[in-house]
Amino acid sequence: MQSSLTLSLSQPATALTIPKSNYTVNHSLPFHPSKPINLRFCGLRREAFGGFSSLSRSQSLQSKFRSKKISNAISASLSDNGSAPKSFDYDLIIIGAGVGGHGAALHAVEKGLKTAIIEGDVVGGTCVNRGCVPSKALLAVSGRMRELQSEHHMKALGLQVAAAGYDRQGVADHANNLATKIRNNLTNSMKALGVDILTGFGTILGPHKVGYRRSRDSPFNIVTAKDIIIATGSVPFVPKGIEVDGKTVITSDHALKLESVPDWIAIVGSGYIGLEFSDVYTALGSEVTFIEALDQLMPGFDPEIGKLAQRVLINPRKIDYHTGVFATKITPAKNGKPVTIELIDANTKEPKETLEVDAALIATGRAPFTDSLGLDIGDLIPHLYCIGDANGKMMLAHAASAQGISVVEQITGRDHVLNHLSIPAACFTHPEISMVGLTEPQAREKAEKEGFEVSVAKTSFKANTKALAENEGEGLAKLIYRPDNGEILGVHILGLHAADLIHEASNAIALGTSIQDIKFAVHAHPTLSEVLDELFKSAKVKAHAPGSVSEPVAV
Ligand SMILES: Cc1cc2nc3c(=O)[nH]c(=O)nc-3n(C[C@H](O)[C@H](O)[C@H](O)COP(=O)(O)OP(=O)(O)OC[C@H]3O[C@@H](n4cnc5c(N)ncnc54)[C@H](O)[C@@H]3O)c2cc1C
Ligand SMILES: NC(=O)c1ccc[n+]([C@@H]2O[C@H](COP(=O)([O-])OP(=O)(O)OC[C@H]3O[C@@H](n4cnc5c(N)ncnc54)[C@H](O)[C@@H]3O)[C@@H](O)[C@H]2O)c1
Repeated sequence: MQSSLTLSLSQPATALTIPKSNYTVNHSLPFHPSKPINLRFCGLRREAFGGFSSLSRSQSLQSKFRSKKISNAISASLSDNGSAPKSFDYDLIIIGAGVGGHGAALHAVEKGLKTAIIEGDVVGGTCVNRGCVPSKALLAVSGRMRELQSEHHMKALGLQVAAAGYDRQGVADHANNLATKIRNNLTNSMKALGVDILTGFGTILGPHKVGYRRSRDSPFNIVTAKDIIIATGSVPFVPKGIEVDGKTVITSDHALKLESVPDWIAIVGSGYIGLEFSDVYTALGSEVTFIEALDQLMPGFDPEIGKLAQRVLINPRKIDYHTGVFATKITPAKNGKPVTIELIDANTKEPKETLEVDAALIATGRAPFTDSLGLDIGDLIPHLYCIGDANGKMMLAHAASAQGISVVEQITGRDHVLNHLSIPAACFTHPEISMVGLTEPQAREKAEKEGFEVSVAKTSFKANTKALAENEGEGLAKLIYRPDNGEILGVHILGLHAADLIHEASNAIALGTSIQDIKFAVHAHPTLSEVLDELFKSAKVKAHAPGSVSEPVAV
């Protein structure tokens, strides 16, 4: 009977080594909802999960027991009549009410689908409660602190400001209040549109069948739907040997509560979370030590942007770093002793040194949270889709939502393909970094394989009137493109409001707009968007390219 289940697992489970940035390895394939999606079962247990599913390591045996019970439940539910139900309670059931599930639910209602969403913890998931939203509240504070503390910047604007200070609890409250507000907005938007919000932990019981229950001991409520979306998100990935106590050795789940501002904090991992928190902590007075396994900081970024980020965001701040090292053992502070961090060389695996710090933030990636769904690798379930962080393809809030919308398009009859190369990403440091598409090395690799040329154009914020008026001239925009046909391959920006500026480029990629078309679009003056206007205008597309009216250039 179980062999009739059809959720295909097309890609191999990723080994738990260094999770490489999503932007360097994972996003090159378009997302096609009808194609089987990788559902990675990484064997991790989610310690920080707020709901009843919170599993400590010692409970993992119980979870095996639970999986067996769930398998029995699947068998039982199928043996009711041995086939899928003939009519359904819903057109669509979504498991997980994070931003991915929310985006899918809203679009499903718009498409006229009777929709339910099952949530085991709080609506909003990681982004709203433990991710984008509270972190951006902290970053809003760090941006202002940074500005107010910069005597040089203030003087240049002719301003005089007394010494800036902050109230830690007030800052923490700002982050928490914002999360509550956005969570309520999300909940209300679904209720208003008639999405049924079912509270409990969801499990796939078979084709078209989902069980959910409030606690492990309560019986399953069973609901059926024509289609099911798994949108169960992700949890912090903590490498083996690192003991998280939630006080002195923390993940982003803890750090966002801002229960303390340590004098000296080590940040393990210099990806998105590491970099954003280094911005927050240094603005609030901490000294930061980065520990990065790869040979350079911010290894996921375009290398040129990474170098500039190091010059602007790392070197002038109270930040030092160790690259090419693994933190193999981290022990929380205890009995007056500091946090200890044992480092080994990432290549030779030889011990290097032991650091003693006040606190450590573990920012070494995230792992899909897909255990407890009652699925095993090899289970095949028809009409089952997996979106967002749970499929590990591109762990961003808007990617989760876009994938959800794409699935809904698919199940309502439109063969929709989401191009992940058009999905922008941003790191909300001061100044911000943003990107879309390929990095220069990725573009050159692709060009070599496929046999085309790559060109690069750059513009600086230093010549932009608006940036200079704000006294924020530090910044660069970089365009990677094909000179033969004007295709935009990637755009990377470091500078004031880079996160907002990237959308002109991401929309152009999504809509297939070439440089020879976009260079004639008109931008208001004086705005930061002129940085991109100038960027597109400076590209040298061959005269014979379709739609090109540019002068012939030697390439
Ligand atoms: C510190 C931090 C900052 C971030 N900042 C940004 C940012 O600025 N921009 C950005 O784009 N991304 C950011 N991200 C990433 C972003 O948060 C995620 O990509 C996004 O939340 C993924 O959405 P999702 O819906 O796939 O999963 P989630 O938001 O994790 O939601 C999954 C939901 O499913 C529920 N759930 C899990 N299992 C079950 C089950 N069996 N039954 C019922 N419910 C279940 C969970 O409780 C949760 O509510 C950040 C992440 C972190 C950690
Ligand atoms: N602004 C945003 O959009 C935003 C902000 C925060 C988080 N996020 C998302 O959350 C996810 C997780 O973020 P993240 O920063 O934890 O992951 P990441 O993948 O961006 O960076 C992890 C870093 O840790 C390093 N690393 C891994 N294991 C290590 C070890 N044992 N010792 C030393 N270094 C190690 C990696 O080389 C990498 O540089 C990302 O996928 C990101 O998309 C997005």
